[in-house]
Amino acid sequence: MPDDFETLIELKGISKSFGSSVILDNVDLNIHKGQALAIIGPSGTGKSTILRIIAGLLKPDAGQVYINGYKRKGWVDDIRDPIGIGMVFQNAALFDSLNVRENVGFSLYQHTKLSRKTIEKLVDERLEMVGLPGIGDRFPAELSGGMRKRVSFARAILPNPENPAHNPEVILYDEPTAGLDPIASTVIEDLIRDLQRNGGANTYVMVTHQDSTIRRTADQVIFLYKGKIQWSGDVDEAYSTDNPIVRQFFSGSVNGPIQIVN
Ligand SMILES: Nc1ncnc2c1ncn2[C@@H]1O[C@H](COP(=O)(O)OP(=O)(O)OP(=O)(O)O)[C@@H](O)[C@H]1O
Repeated sequence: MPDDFETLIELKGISKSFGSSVILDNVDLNIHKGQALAIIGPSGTGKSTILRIIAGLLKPDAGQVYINGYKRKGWVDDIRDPIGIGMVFQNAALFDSLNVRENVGFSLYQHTKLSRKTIEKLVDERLEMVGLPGIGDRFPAELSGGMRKRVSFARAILPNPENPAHNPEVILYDEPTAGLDPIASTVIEDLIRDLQRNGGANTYVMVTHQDSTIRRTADQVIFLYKGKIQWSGDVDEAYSTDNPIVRQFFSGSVNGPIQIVN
């Protein structure tokens, strides 16, 4: 990664424990503008925990988070980040009682004085960007799993004209293809790259276990295990490295340095 890349998010010395389990142990991580980064590693190693810390949903026990060079002070309900960070959750997390348009526009309806018409226009533009034009009046129960995922993408990339500093600049994807069949996964993977190209979600961090999603949506990879970043590099190198932890992970072997948790 060249030195002159613009850093949007910097984690410095981040540690997090739950009870007596140390999940993240003094982790440093930089996310650069335009970067497509995948965080991989065995189940339960803290990948989602890192995403939640970046999103400001979880406070680390130690360390600092810098967003566009500013040290984050408030947490959860009191975040004043200088750029927006959108999150796509593992399950689409849509409200069943709201239609698609109301789901996607939820934060603007709740937190801005924008007119209904303005919000509907913004929402419809985003629905178009995720390949779902004209479905704003439908309800989540009427959609396939892949469509619900795409609706949640539209929600994550929704801009806020009342406060452009909150326009999503970095998107955090938590296992966006989990539970989808291979073809539906391809649709989502293509969409992630399309959104990167057309400016919907130019910079992103992806947590995934799925091989096709790693290969098709990541440029760089970090491998997390035992609270530490054990390996990082370009996606092609991830599949050719001699690192025994990474090798074992991709081979699926039960023999190797990764301890098996039953
Ligand atoms: N709020 C919480 N309270 C207690 N333990 C938690 C909490 N959140 C996460 N954990 C634990 O921390 C560990 C890391 O969880 P996390 O979800 O970050 O892992 P992960 O690498 O994303 O796993 P997976 O690949 O299975 O999704 C797990 O053992 C989990 O049970």
